[in-house]
Amino acid sequence: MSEADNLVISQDPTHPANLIPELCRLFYNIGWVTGTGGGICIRDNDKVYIAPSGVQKERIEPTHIFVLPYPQVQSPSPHTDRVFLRRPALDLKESACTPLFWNSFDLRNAGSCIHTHSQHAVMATLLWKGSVFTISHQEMIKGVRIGGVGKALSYLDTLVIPIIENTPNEEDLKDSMAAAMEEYPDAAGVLVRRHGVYVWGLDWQKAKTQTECLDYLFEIGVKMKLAGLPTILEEQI
Ligand SMILES: CSC[C@@H](O)[C@@H](O)C(=O)COP(=O)(O)O
Ligand SMILES: [Zn+2]
Repeated sequence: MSEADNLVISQDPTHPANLIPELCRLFYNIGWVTGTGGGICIRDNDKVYIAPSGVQKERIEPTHIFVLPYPQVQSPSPHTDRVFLRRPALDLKESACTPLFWNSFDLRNAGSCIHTHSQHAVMATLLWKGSVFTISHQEMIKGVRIGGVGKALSYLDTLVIPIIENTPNEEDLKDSMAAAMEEYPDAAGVLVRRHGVYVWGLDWQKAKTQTECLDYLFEIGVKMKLAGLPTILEEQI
């Protein structure tokens, strides 16, 4: 065992290296991270904890977790080497979502970011053919924060989530995700057409509950649209 392994070995169940495997198992069971897709990262001040790429996300162990310093010496672009504080002993690569997770830290000061391949998110991107998903007058809107990290939205706010187009390689979504975050500073996440969604929060708890609220809103929005119901009500109720 190397000294760096102490960064991921802890008896504390709330240590990020213990939380990521536990949360990935939960997310697997609700269809968010099946088939190796999706994931979650946690930033604890100056350290970022990231899962490996291309593995069954529900079988990750704490010793599989990568630890990176935040900020990086130079901002990690999708195609340059990153600095690591700790790498797993196994021949693993860090998640391809790393540059996307980094957007949430750099642009929103997030403490955690979740990526799901939920079919509710994917269906929302198919039924909302433009550049945004919108829904109003739903109680669960109140569980979403302005920009993902600010005040909670009100029941009377219309939820707007930008949709970007997918790319063959996950890391190539970095710039279009950043552009959507700049264009929609109040959005708590970014949908990726035919792929899934990225949602962030100030900490893992808020990222998780916001992803749950958004997933609920994508699901009910899809069902409403398929039932021919309007998802935006003009009148104040
Ligand atoms: C079914 S493979 C999906 C991946 O290419 C990607 O979309 C993804 O979300 C997970 O990337 P990963 O590098 O395994 O963390
Ligand atoms: Zn993905």
